[in-house]
Amino acid sequence: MTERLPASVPGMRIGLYGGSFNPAHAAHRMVAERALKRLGLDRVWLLVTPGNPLKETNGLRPLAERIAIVGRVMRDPRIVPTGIEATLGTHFTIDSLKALKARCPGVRFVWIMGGDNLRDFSRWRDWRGIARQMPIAVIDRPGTTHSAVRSNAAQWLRPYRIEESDAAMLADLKPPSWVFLHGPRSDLSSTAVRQGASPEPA
Ligand SMILES: Nc1ncnc2c1ncn2[C@@H]1O[C@H](COP(=O)(O)OP(=O)(O)OP(=O)(O)O)[C@@H](O)[C@H]1O
Ligand SMILES: O=C(O)c1ccc[n+]([C@@H]2O[C@H](COP(=O)([O-])O)[C@@H](O)[C@H]2O)c1
Repeated sequence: MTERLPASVPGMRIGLYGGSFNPAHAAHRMVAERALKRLGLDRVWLLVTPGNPLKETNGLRPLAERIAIVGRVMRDPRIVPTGIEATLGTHFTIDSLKALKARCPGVRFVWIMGGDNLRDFSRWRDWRGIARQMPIAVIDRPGTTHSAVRSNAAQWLRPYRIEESDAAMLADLKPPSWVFLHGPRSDLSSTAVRQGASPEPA
Protein backbone atom coordinates (compact mmCIF):
# COMPACT_ATOMS: atom_id res chain seq x y z
CA MET A 1 0.00 0.00 0.00
CA THR A 2 1.38 3.43 -0.84
CA GLU A 3 -0.03 6.39 0.93
CA ARG A 4 0.47 10.14 0.68
CA LEU A 5 1.47 12.15 3.71
CA PRO A 6 -1.44 13.96 5.37
CA ALA A 7 -1.49 17.65 4.44
CA SER A 8 0.67 20.12 6.35
CA VAL A 9 2.14 23.59 5.92
CA PRO A 10 5.29 25.08 7.45
CA GLY A 11 4.64 26.49 10.92
CA MET A 12 1.96 23.93 11.76
CA ARG A 13 2.22 22.16 15.09
CA ILE A 14 1.66 18.47 14.58
CA GLY A 15 1.63 15.70 17.16
CA LEU A 16 2.87 12.30 16.04
CA TYR A 17 1.10 9.60 18.01
CA GLY A 18 2.48 6.19 17.11
CA GLY A 19 0.88 2.93 18.02
CA SER A 20 -0.13 -0.59 17.16
CA PHE A 21 -3.82 0.33 17.59
CA ASN A 22 -4.74 -3.35 17.52
CA PRO A 23 -7.52 -2.30 17.76
CA ALA A 24 -8.04 1.39 18.62
CA HIS A 25 -10.19 2.23 21.65
CA ALA A 26 -11.61 5.17 23.58
CA ALA A 27 -8.42 5.72 25.62
CA HIS A 28 -6.47 6.29 22.39
CA ARG A 29 -8.99 9.01 21.52
CA MET A 30 -8.63 10.51 25.00
CA VAL A 31 -4.83 10.65 24.59
CA ALA A 32 -5.00 12.23 21.13
CA GLU A 33 -7.60 14.80 22.20
CA ARG A 34 -5.68 15.72 25.34
CA ALA A 35 -2.48 16.23 23.36
CA LEU A 36 -4.30 18.30 20.73
CA LYS A 37 -5.78 20.58 23.37
CA ARG A 38 -3.07 20.86 26.01
CA LEU A 39 -0.18 21.20 23.55
CA GLY A 40 -2.08 23.63 21.32
CA LEU A 41 -1.56 21.44 18.25
CA ASP A 42 -3.09 21.98 14.82
CA ARG A 43 -3.17 18.26 14.03
CA VAL A 44 -2.41 14.88 15.51
CA TRP A 45 -1.24 12.27 13.04
CA LEU A 46 -1.85 8.76 14.34
CA LEU A 47 1.00 6.72 12.96
CA VAL A 48 -0.43 3.21 12.76
CA THR A 49 2.73 1.10 12.83
CA PRO A 50 3.32 -1.76 10.40
CA GLY A 51 4.60 -3.55 13.54
CA ASN A 52 6.13 -2.44 16.85
CA PRO A 53 9.76 -3.66 16.68
CA LEU A 54 9.51 -4.88 20.30
CA LYS A 55 6.20 -6.74 19.97
CA GLU A 56 5.22 -10.10 18.49
CA THR A 57 3.38 -9.60 15.21
CA ASN A 58 1.27 -12.72 15.81
CA GLY A 59 -2.32 -11.56 16.18
CA LEU A 60 -1.63 -8.14 14.67
CA ARG A 61 -4.57 -7.23 12.44
CA PRO A 62 -3.80 -6.03 8.90
CA LEU A 63 -2.65 -2.42 8.71
CA ALA A 64 -5.61 -1.30 6.55
CA GLU A 65 -8.06 -2.77 9.05
CA ARG A 66 -6.36 -1.07 12.01
CA ILE A 67 -6.35 2.27 10.17
CA ALA A 68 -10.07 1.90 9.34
CA ILE A 69 -10.92 1.21 13.00
CA VAL A 70 -8.83 4.18 14.19
CA GLY A 71 -10.82 6.33 11.76
CA ARG A 72 -14.09 5.20 13.35
CA VAL A 73 -12.87 5.71 16.93
CA MET A 74 -11.52 9.25 16.44
CA ARG A 75 -14.08 12.04 16.33
CA ASP A 76 -12.09 15.21 15.78
CA PRO A 77 -11.22 15.84 12.11
CA ARG A 78 -7.87 17.30 13.22
CA ILE A 79 -6.87 13.80 14.38
CA VAL A 80 -5.76 12.00 11.25
CA PRO A 81 -4.90 8.28 11.02
CA THR A 82 -2.11 7.30 8.65
CA GLY A 83 -0.13 4.20 7.74
CA ILE A 84 2.68 6.34 6.34
CA GLU A 85 5.42 4.33 8.06
CA ALA A 86 4.62 1.40 5.77
CA THR A 87 5.03 3.65 2.72
CA LEU A 88 8.22 5.19 4.08
CA GLY A 89 9.50 1.70 4.88
CA THR A 90 10.41 2.73 8.44
CA HIS A 91 9.77 0.43 11.41
CA PHE A 92 11.90 2.18 14.01
CA THR A 93 10.60 5.46 15.38
CA ILE A 94 13.94 7.22 14.99
CA ASP A 95 13.86 6.54 11.24
CA SER A 96 10.20 7.59 10.92
CA LEU A 97 10.80 10.89 12.70
CA LYS A 98 13.83 11.74 10.58
CA ALA A 99 11.93 10.89 7.39
CA LEU A 100 8.89 12.97 8.37
CA LYS A 101 11.00 15.97 9.38
CA ALA A 102 12.84 15.81 6.07
CA ARG A 103 9.55 15.74 4.15
CA CYS A 104 7.85 18.50 6.15
CA PRO A 105 10.33 21.36 6.62
CA GLY A 106 9.13 24.02 9.03
CA VAL A 107 6.55 21.80 10.72
CA ARG A 108 6.86 21.74 14.51
CA PHE A 109 6.45 18.10 15.46
CA VAL A 110 5.91 16.60 18.92
CA TRP A 111 6.14 12.88 19.69
CA ILE A 112 3.23 11.61 21.82
CA MET A 113 3.22 8.42 23.88
CA GLY A 114 1.63 6.84 26.93
CA GLY A 115 3.44 6.38 30.23
CA ASP A 116 4.09 2.68 29.59
CA ASN A 117 6.18 3.68 26.60
CA LEU A 118 8.27 6.11 28.66
CA ARG A 119 8.89 3.26 31.11
CA ASP A 120 10.24 1.08 28.27
CA PHE A 121 11.72 3.89 26.19
CA SER A 122 15.36 3.01 26.92
CA ARG A 123 14.83 -0.25 24.97
CA TRP A 124 13.93 1.63 21.79
CA ARG A 125 16.51 2.09 19.05
CA ASP A 126 18.45 5.34 19.59
CA TRP A 127 15.96 6.64 22.14
CA ARG A 128 18.20 9.58 23.06
CA GLY A 129 18.29 10.40 19.35
CA ILE A 130 14.47 10.39 19.31
CA ALA A 131 14.48 12.86 22.21
CA ARG A 132 16.91 15.06 20.26
CA GLN A 133 14.67 15.01 17.17
CA MET A 134 11.57 16.62 18.66
CA PRO A 135 9.84 17.43 21.97
CA ILE A 136 7.95 14.59 23.65
CA ALA A 137 4.61 14.56 25.46
CA VAL A 138 3.95 11.63 27.79
CA ILE A 139 0.35 10.94 28.77
CA ASP A 140 -0.25 9.35 32.15
CA ARG A 141 -1.49 5.77 32.08
CA PRO A 142 -2.85 3.81 35.06
CA GLY A 143 -0.33 1.39 36.51
CA THR A 144 2.69 3.13 35.01
CA THR A 145 2.77 6.58 36.67
CA HIS A 146 5.62 5.80 39.07
CA SER A 147 7.56 3.30 36.97
CA ALA A 148 7.50 5.76 34.05
CA VAL A 149 9.01 8.69 35.95
CA ARG A 150 11.58 6.45 37.66
CA SER A 151 12.65 4.72 34.44
CA ASN A 152 16.17 5.00 32.98
CA ALA A 153 14.88 7.15 30.15
CA ALA A 154 13.04 9.51 32.52
CA GLN A 155 16.20 9.89 34.62
CA TRP A 156 18.18 10.91 31.55
CA LEU A 157 15.36 13.21 30.44
CA ARG A 158 14.90 14.81 33.87
CA PRO A 159 16.76 18.10 33.14
CA TYR A 160 14.62 18.65 30.07
CA ARG A 161 11.20 18.26 31.69
CA ILE A 162 8.93 21.30 31.64
CA GLU A 163 6.02 22.16 33.90
CA GLU A 164 2.65 20.87 32.83
CA SER A 165 1.36 24.44 32.97
CA ASP A 166 3.80 25.29 30.15
CA ALA A 167 2.63 22.44 27.90
CA ALA A 168 1.24 24.84 25.29
CA MET A 169 4.78 26.00 24.47
CA LEU A 170 6.28 22.50 24.13
CA ALA A 171 6.07 22.43 20.32
CA ASP A 172 8.18 25.63 20.15
CA LEU A 173 10.99 24.37 22.38
CA LYS A 174 14.32 23.05 21.25
CA PRO A 175 14.60 19.31 21.92
CA PRO A 176 15.28 17.54 24.17
CA SER A 177 12.26 18.81 26.07
CA TRP A 178 9.26 16.95 27.38
CA VAL A 179 6.17 17.17 29.51
CA PHE A 180 4.19 14.64 31.52
CA LEU A 181 0.48 15.32 31.06
CA HIS A 182 -1.96 14.19 33.74
CA GLY A 183 -5.75 14.17 33.57
CA PRO A 184 -8.62 11.70 33.66
CA ARG A 185 -7.22 8.21 33.18
CA SER A 186 -8.50 5.07 31.56
CA ASP A 187 -7.23 1.56 32.11
CA LEU A 188 -8.61 0.44 28.76
CA SER A 189 -6.17 -1.45 26.53
CA SER A 190 -6.23 -3.18 23.16
CA THR A 191 -5.40 -6.39 25.02
CA ALA A 192 -8.65 -6.04 27.00
CA VAL A 193 -10.60 -5.27 23.80
CA ARG A 194 -9.14 -8.36 22.11
CA GLN A 195 -10.33 -10.30 25.15
CA GLY A 196 -13.88 -8.99 24.74
CA ALA A 197 -14.00 -5.62 26.55
CA SER A 198 -15.88 -2.82 24.83
CA PRO A 199 -13.64 -0.31 23.03
CA GLU A 200 -16.20 2.33 24.06
CA PRO A 201 -17.02 1.66 27.73
CA ALA A 202 -20.06 3.55 29.04
N1 LIG B 1 -5.31 3.63 28.52
C1 LIG B 1 -4.30 4.36 28.04
N2 LIG B 1 -3.87 5.48 28.66
C2 LIG B 1 -2.82 6.20 28.18
N3 LIG B 1 -2.12 5.87 27.07
C3 LIG B 1 -2.51 4.76 26.40
C4 LIG B 1 -3.60 3.96 26.83
N4 LIG B 1 -3.76 2.92 25.95
C5 LIG B 1 -2.77 3.08 25.04
N5 LIG B 1 -2.02 4.17 25.29
C6 LIG B 1 -0.88 4.67 24.52
O1 LIG B 1 -1.27 4.70 23.16
C7 LIG B 1 -0.19 4.32 22.32
C8 LIG B 1 -0.60 3.15 21.46
O2 LIG B 1 -0.87 2.08 22.33
P1 LIG B 1 -1.23 0.62 21.82
O3 LIG B 1 -1.79 0.69 20.45
O4 LIG B 1 -0.08 -0.29 22.08
O5 LIG B 1 -2.45 0.27 22.79
P2 LIG B 1 -2.49 -0.69 24.04
O6 LIG B 1 -3.88 -0.58 24.56
O7 LIG B 1 -1.37 -0.39 24.97
O8 LIG B 1 -2.25 -2.10 23.32
P3 LIG B 1 -1.91 -3.56 23.88
O9 LIG B 1 -2.85 -3.83 25.01
O10 LIG B 1 -2.11 -4.43 22.68
O11 LIG B 1 -0.46 -3.50 24.34
C9 LIG B 1 0.99 4.03 23.24
O12 LIG B 1 1.78 5.21 23.34
C10 LIG B 1 0.31 3.74 24.58
O13 LIG B 1 1.17 4.08 25.66
O1 LIG C 1 11.76 2.40 17.45
C1 LIG C 1 11.71 1.57 18.36
O2 LIG C 1 12.69 0.93 18.77
C2 LIG C 1 10.35 1.31 18.98
C3 LIG C 1 10.18 0.34 19.97
C4 LIG C 1 8.92 0.16 20.52
C5 LIG C 1 7.84 0.91 20.06
N1 LIG C 1 8.05 1.83 19.09
C6 LIG C 1 6.91 2.64 18.61
O3 LIG C 1 6.13 3.07 19.69
C7 LIG C 1 4.80 3.29 19.27
C8 LIG C 1 3.86 2.66 20.27
O4 LIG C 1 3.84 1.27 20.05
P1 LIG C 1 2.74 0.38 20.76
O5 LIG C 1 2.89 -1.00 20.19
O6 LIG C 1 3.04 0.47 22.22
O7 LIG C 1 1.44 0.97 20.44
C9 LIG C 1 4.72 2.76 17.85
O8 LIG C 1 4.81 3.88 16.98
C10 LIG C 1 5.96 1.88 17.73
O9 LIG C 1 6.47 1.79 16.42
C11 LIG C 1 9.26 2.04 18.56
